[in-house]
Amino acid sequence: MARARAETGAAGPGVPHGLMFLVFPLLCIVLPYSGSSSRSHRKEESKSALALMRETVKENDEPERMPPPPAVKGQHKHIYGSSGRTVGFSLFGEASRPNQKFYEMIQDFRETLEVIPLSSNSSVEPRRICVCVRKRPLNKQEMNKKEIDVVSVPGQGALLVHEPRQKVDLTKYLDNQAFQFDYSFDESATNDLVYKFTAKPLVQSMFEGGMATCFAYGQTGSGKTHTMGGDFTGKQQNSSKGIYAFAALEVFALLNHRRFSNLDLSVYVSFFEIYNGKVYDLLNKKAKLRVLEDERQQVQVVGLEEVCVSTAEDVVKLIQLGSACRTSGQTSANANSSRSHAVLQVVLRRNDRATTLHGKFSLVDLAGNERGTDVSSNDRNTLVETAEINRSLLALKECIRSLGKNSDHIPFRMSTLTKVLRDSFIGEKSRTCMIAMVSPGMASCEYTMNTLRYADSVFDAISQVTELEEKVYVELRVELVLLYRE
Ligand SMILES: Nc1ncnc2c1ncn2[C@@H]1O[C@H](COP(=O)(O)OP(=O)(O)OP(=O)(O)O)[C@@H](O)[C@H]1O
Repeated sequence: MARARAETGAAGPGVPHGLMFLVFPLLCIVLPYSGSSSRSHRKEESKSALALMRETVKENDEPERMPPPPAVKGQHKHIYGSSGRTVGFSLFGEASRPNQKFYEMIQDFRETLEVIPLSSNSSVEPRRICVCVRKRPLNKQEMNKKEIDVVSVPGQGALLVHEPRQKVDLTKYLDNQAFQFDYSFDESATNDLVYKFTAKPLVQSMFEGGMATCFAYGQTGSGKTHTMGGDFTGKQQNSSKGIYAFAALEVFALLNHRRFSNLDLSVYVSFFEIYNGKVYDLLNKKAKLRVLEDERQQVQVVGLEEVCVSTAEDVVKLIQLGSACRTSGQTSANANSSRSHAVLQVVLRRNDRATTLHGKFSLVDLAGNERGTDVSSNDRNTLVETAEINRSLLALKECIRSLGKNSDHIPFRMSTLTKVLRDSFIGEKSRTCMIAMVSPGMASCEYTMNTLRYADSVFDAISQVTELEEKVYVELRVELVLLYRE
């Protein structure tokens, strides 16, 4: 429901700009009256993406304009199209990129976007379930291939994918799809900034006796490990600059805070991975562990090493130790691809109560979600891995959706991942944040859309869409289909 789409084309005739004029005002007229008082704040926000889209479509109906030079230092020269008009710029001596026309269309589109980026001064709203999206910059390899960036982040939780398309008559057009989440981070966002809006609010909740989880979800190479484990310089990872380490710093800051110092808490860390449905201890030479459930449905990872830590530096050392152990393989997308889910758990225990559990924060770097469609391998092992990854990601989505709906039934038994995270999906004090990572390149467009659809379905379930709103949206969709047919 948090999605809208519009097409913008290279040429006026045959491109349904006019139709979008009819549909988007319709959306904007009807939406304010649907669900009125019960409409959630999140749905109000989603209108901003629709409004943005409407404005953009209007702008794109204007005659083609000459794009401004890109903000690149150095000498530029104009590239002339067959009509003789200036159609683009490139660095001096550089040939035009393979998808020049789409590149120009996207640049034109972006010129019309009003961008309101998140800053460290923006306020953070505490949420029980938060769904965000982060776009990474084009990497060196993609730049060398002159890949075009098909993702725009106008801010305020909105993100647009400009899907390049071609009609049967070879007319090129963009299928622009808008998504709305709680927060959207563009390629300039630092791990620090992402942390502030995602995991940071969850750290406090574990001191208040809650179970918190933060997931990094996305295609291989989209930036999950970069975000959770820390920046890479070449192959070297700086473990003190990721969400794991920032969360650890916060834990020790709060431990000494007067509000919580009387709780007499100790901090423990465990780090394990789930590969092919089996749990391996990353802090104990990858010992294979059993997951058992007792008669009270309490799930235990038997023999999991839990290290008592007294500083954030201790945690960083454990992260380095565990990260070096992770199961890595080779996919077509990322040489250091991780095929396992890595789970770092920071646990608070009461010293005065026989080390009973007080709060827990699970930070999860999920395996690449593209595995279900990675057809570059015929290997049996890879196919088994793929099936297991798909199963656990589906289970995860269902568990978060159940949590969002306050459902009595949480389908945690569907996978090992959700089994070991069971206590994160139950109880009033559970908090969850999902960060969907996307790669910006045109070649990743299909995977990017898959990631966004997954995140969107989680976001949808927690946005409390009323039945009336649902009905209005369905009617609008029918209207849209009819308009396109005319
Ligand atoms: N926001 C970012 N800014 C700069 N570089 C980034 C960013 N996100 C990712 N990268 C770079 O992209 C590459 C791939 O990132 P990373 O290993 O984190 O991907 P991943 O999603 O964890 O992939 P996999 O599932 O295969 O482990 C790394 O070299 C990383 O430094």
